[in-house]
Formats: sequence, C-alpha cells, structure tokens
Amino acid sequence: MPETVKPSDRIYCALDTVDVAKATALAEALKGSVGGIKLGLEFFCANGADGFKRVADAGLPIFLDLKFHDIPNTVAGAIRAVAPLGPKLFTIHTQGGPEMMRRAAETAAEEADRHGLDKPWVIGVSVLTSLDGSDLNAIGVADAVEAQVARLAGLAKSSGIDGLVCSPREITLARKAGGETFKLIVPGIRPAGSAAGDQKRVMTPADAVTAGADILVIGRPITGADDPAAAARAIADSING
Ligand SMILES: O=C(O)c1cc(=O)[nH]c(=O)n1[C@@H]1O[C@H](COP(=O)(O)O)[C@@H](O)[C@H]1O
Repeated sequence: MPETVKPSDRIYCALDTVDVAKATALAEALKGSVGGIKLGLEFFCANGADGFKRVADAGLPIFLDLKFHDIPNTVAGAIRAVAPLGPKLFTIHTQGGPEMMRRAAETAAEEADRHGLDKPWVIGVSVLTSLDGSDLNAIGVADAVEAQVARLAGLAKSSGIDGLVCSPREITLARKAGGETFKLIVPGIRPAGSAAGDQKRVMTPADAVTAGADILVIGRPITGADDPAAAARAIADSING
C-alpha cells in the first residue's frame, strides 16, 4: 500500500454483532470516517450472504473474516461460495498448511475472473491476538509467539497468498518475512486509555502504522463509543499526528 494512503482508509471497523439493522446503521454512519467494514463469524453465522449484501450497500469495502481452516478442497469450496459477494479481502488460517493456502489463492483468482470482480486479497491468520506464549505452549507449540508468526508469514508468502493477520507486536518480523507488497492486517489495536478486553498483544493505532501496518482492524473502541464516527476520526487524527 503506498505511503500516501489517508489514515482513515487504513481503518476497518469490525462490526461484531448479529443485528443487521445495527450493522447497516453503523456502516452508513462510518462512511467517510473509515476505509472499510469487517464482517466476521458472529455476523455471518447469523445473517449470511443477505446480511453481507445489506451492509455492503452502504458502499464501503468489506473484509469478510470467516477464518477458513479445513482441508484444501473444502476451503476452495467455501471460497467459491463467498466469492460472488465481492469482498475486498477475506481470511483463511495459515495453519491449514501450504497446499490449502495455494488452493485458496488459485481459487480466489479463478472465481474473481469468472465473476468479473477484482481479485480479493487472501489473508492468512497467524497467531490470534488473544493468545500469548503460554497459550501456544498449551497447544503444543514450543516456540515463542514471534518465531511462530515469522514461520507462518514465510509460509504464507511462499504459498502465494497476499498477506497476514498478525498482532501489532509482530509487524516488523512479518514485513521482513513477507516483503514490501505483503499486506499486514492488524487487530489488537487500542487507542491510549482504551480497555484491552480479551486482547493480549496490543498497540496504539499510531504506533502500529509507524511499525508498518497496512490495515488496522478496530472493533469495540469504535463501535462501543457514543459517537462511533467521531471515535474513528479521532483515531485517524492520532495516526496523522
Ligand atoms: O482476523 C481478525 O480480524 C482477528 C484476528 C486476531 O488475531 N485477533 C482479532 O482480534 N481479530 C479480529 O479483530 C477484531 C478486533 O476487535 P476489537 O478487539 O473489538 O477491536 C475482532 O473482530 C476479531 O475477530
């Protein structure tokens, strides 16, 4: 992403709700104050493609975050199912392995072509921002978070996908593993003074952009504010400053 990107364009607001009317109203209210909207498992399990279309009608790019994690054939099928919706980017889990990531990249390109749409960015989730080193140890990963993210970033790049979801703390090493054009999508963002909640590896918006984040995924600090659009603008201003 070029350096001239407007700070607000880097902000994708996560609408983690089952309520279509609320999500649609937020998407309308946030137009001009954010670069896009993220719809995830909570929203999509409740509302499916119809809900996606209603939010997309607001006109903002959509990040469809369903974190596909299955065998290559099943992930390819899921991508064929969501491709006609035209998300700007969507997620798979890098832990699905290299063959699954290669199939995901190929399928996304083929389907975009077939539907006459721009090819979506296929983004691999690395180590969730709610996990720390002891959580990794509990699931049998002896390496530190940083080493595991670096390994998964390298694997994502060599498997031909477009970028990675990582915590702000791993931006520098993911950039090194993936290179300049690799998209870094970064949740775990907390403006100074906001509650971390369940996020364990967090950073401020300005520090994350300085470190090299392409897109900041921000949910509760915007959606929980009395005036979400004003909260988003304050975050964009803090990046500018
Ligand atoms: O893929 C994601 O977007 C994601 C990956 C990750 O490691 N951590 C993470 O928090 N997310 C998402 O980022 C959003 C963060 O929301 P807040 O914690 O409310 O800002 C949620 O929608 C999460 O699903």
